Amino acid sequence: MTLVLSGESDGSLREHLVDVDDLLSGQEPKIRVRDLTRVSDDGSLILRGVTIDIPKGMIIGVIGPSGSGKSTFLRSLNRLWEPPETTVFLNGEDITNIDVITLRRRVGMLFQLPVLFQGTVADNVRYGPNLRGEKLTEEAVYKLLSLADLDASFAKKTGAELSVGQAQRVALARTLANEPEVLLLDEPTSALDPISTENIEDVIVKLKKQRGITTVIVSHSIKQIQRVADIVCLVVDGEIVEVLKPDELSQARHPMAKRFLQLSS
Ligand SMILES: Nc1ncnc2c1ncn2[C@@H]1O[C@H](COP(=O)(O)OP(=O)(O)OP(=O)(O)O)[C@@H](O)[C@H]1O
Repeated sequence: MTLVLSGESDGSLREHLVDVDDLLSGQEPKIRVRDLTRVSDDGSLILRGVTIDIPKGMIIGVIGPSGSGKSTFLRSLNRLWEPPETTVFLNGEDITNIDVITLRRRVGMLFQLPVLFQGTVADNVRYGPNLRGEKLTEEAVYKLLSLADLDASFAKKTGAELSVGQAQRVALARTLANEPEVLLLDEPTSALDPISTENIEDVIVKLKKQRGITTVIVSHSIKQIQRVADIVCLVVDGEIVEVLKPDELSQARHPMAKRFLQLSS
């Protein structure tokens, strides 16, 4: 079994596809996407038959030219964009059958720019559990902040007192308070300086190692993807055209993917 069978692939790229038999080891993928297509209102194809198995506990990097459909793909995994029935599965269950609030708790998402709610950092971290009628203790809040590489002194601060990088880590702690199984990261560091970027990357890798969280990260930085991802999907024109290991990107063969990688590195 291969990680990806891309909808319109003629098979010529198969030898480049990552074989995940060992990684899946007979288990259901955490996320299974089958023939996911999206047509825009004007009739153009945004996603073309995307098909992918994402094993539990892996970090999947998604890169490709602007407008190729990366964000649309990511958003289809937690129904920010509603995928057709029987195209996206979480632990084998069609996500269109999962209550959307429950789904977004299980599949958390971070965006390029963090948006914090009014109140303190602690209020933000408590937000999700509060919705479920659960009050996090101070200690639990500190633990979540620490997971996102923030010390306890941040708990009483408000959003206005934070840098963008710190706010992004608070947004991450808030997401983690929901105990997600999957994290979707849409260019989470593109507004951050190199040090904040490194902090977030460290946390992403730590969450995989310590909590087995499955992560899908869209980034414009190939270096970032090479630093954090286990597997890289190259998206061109709404299609996953190649799936490679991070240290094999130079072996990409799809003409547009090759050109994109050459111009980006
Ligand atoms: N709601 C929408 N309605 C119509 N077209 C859309 C919508 N959302 C996205 N698109 C189009 O779908 C295509 C893919 O957009 P998407 O944002 O997924 O690409 P992307 O690869 O994430 O781009 P970028 O790297 O610039 O963020 C683009 O042509 C975009 O204009």
